[in-house]
Amino acid sequence: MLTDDFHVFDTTLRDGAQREGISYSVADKLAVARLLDSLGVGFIEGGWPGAVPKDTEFFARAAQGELQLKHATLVAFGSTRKAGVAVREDRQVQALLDSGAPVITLVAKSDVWHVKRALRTTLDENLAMVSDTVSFLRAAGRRVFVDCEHFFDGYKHDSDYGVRVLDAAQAAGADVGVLCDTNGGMLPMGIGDTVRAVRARTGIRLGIHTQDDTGCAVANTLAAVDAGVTHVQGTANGYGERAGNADIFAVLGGLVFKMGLNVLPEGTIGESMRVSHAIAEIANLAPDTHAPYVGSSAFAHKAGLHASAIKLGPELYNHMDPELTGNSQKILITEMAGRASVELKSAELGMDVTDRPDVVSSVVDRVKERESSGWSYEAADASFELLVRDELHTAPSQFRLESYRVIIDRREDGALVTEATVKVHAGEQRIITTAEGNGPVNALDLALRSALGEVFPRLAALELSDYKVRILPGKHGTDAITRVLIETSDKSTEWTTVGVHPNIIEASWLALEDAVRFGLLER
Ligand SMILES: CC(=O)SCCNC(=O)CCNC(=O)[C@H](O)C(C)(C)COP(=O)(O)OP(=O)(O)OC[C@H]1O[C@@H](n2cnc3c(N)ncnc32)[C@H](O)[C@@H]1OP(=O)(O)O
Ligand SMILES: CC(=O)C(=O)O
Repeated sequence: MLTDDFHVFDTTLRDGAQREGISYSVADKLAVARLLDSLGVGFIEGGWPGAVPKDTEFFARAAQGELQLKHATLVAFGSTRKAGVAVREDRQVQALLDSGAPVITLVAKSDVWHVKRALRTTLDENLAMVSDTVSFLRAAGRRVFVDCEHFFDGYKHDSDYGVRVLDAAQAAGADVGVLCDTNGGMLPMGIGDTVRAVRARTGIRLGIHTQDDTGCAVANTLAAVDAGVTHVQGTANGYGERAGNADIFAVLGGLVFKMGLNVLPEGTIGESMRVSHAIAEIANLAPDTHAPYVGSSAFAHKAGLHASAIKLGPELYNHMDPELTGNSQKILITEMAGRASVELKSAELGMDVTDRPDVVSSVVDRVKERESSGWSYEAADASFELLVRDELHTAPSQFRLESYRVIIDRREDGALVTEATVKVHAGEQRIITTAEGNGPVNALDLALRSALGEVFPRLAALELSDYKVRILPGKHGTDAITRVLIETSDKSTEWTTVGVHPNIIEASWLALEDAVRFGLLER
């Protein structure tokens, strides 16, 4: 059941778009709004119509039916009327009405410094700007929320003035007075104290809007809820001006799982990870793999000691069930792995090694020994699976390399011709093939597939989809070594393999050989 009338207010499309590097098209904004709606937030602030042309178009297209929201109400953002201008004459306020949005958020100055130095007007005129604009919009049938800019700094400069702004907003018909930590300089203790003090002095519903300049935006938001606010603002993945805003996924995780507040419709919080990653894609930013609740590493365990406890109960090292936000637990196999890590990872990959302590021990030893010379299984599950299967003797012998040769012919006219020859044994056959490619790895890949294609027809479906090289510094007195990661897909699944060697061609071959071996496994 929903916690009565708690507001989850998302401003990804307004304050989130103020992040350096983000520039949404109108189609992007519509797509982000649909994603946020599927998360079940109550309000989506779509932008500032009349100030930003794309935002004006966004609201127009939403009003024409391009945005059918199931859960959320659309909100337009703008400022109070200008000082010395009648509200009816203020084109920016008119644009808010023209947007058709049923809810308007007005940004208002609530810090005497800002009124005097930024607006360059009187304290009374600023109060009139708030009440005139709220009354005007209310008379036109809109709900109004008032974002009190710099509220917390303002409270230090003059603890009465911000409360007068809130009272003016309420008297004119605003529903919510949002206390904004606009400069993001607050810490949770100060937020809690101020919210409690202000609650005792005003009757309007209070909200919170925090920026992350001290790295405390989420904590500040939760502290404000603890102190009594019932309206929280945040943005997807914490996008926003400067260091960003409160990350809505972390705020929701805190409210729902830690504070027991059912602020979303039944089941929608399980969409968190999907929505977070999809919005990152649209913003053209890589998802933060370490983001709380929704990062792909948020429940990844590397340390052997952690894995040994997780084997007995996942709750011993997970603060919650990862699946509740659509995430999953991962066990990482590295030099820090122990026996439990190998058992859990093998189980994750569908191999039961619990009654094979000998295999577990030798896998642990091989992983540690290989990792010390540059191998890394952390991102190469397929190579790890082959290693375990080799120890279990459950990997079929599909083919055996006799030799390969790669020739790169750089001609006088600049043309480069790369040719690879492989000699392999498959069953009773010895097969020799040569292929040209656009580089040595491509030529080797083509030659190997052409050699094995007739024996293993399913090879035709395999595609080498990514190839990453990392040069690792050598140990004292030795050359650098190369680590190659190859990602392969067969249209239904993808897998990653690793190869390590001082010679880049051999490192590539080792990763390629594992990629093909894994692709030919019966799974
Ligand atoms: C804390 C926040 O994040 S609030 C959101 C801020 N977002 C944005 O600014 C993005 C969109 N902004 C814009 O497109 C432009 O800045 C506009 C269209 C709003 C205004 O542009 P311009 O008219 O060229 O003015 P400019 O940005 O230089 O200055 C803002 C004006 O609004 C006034 N103003 C600032 N805050 C307020 C307010 N809360 N209420 C009324 N007027 C305000 C300023 O005093 C200044 O007035 P002036 O023109 O008389 O000096
Ligand atoms: C309104 C807003 O974005 C702020 O005060 O930070």
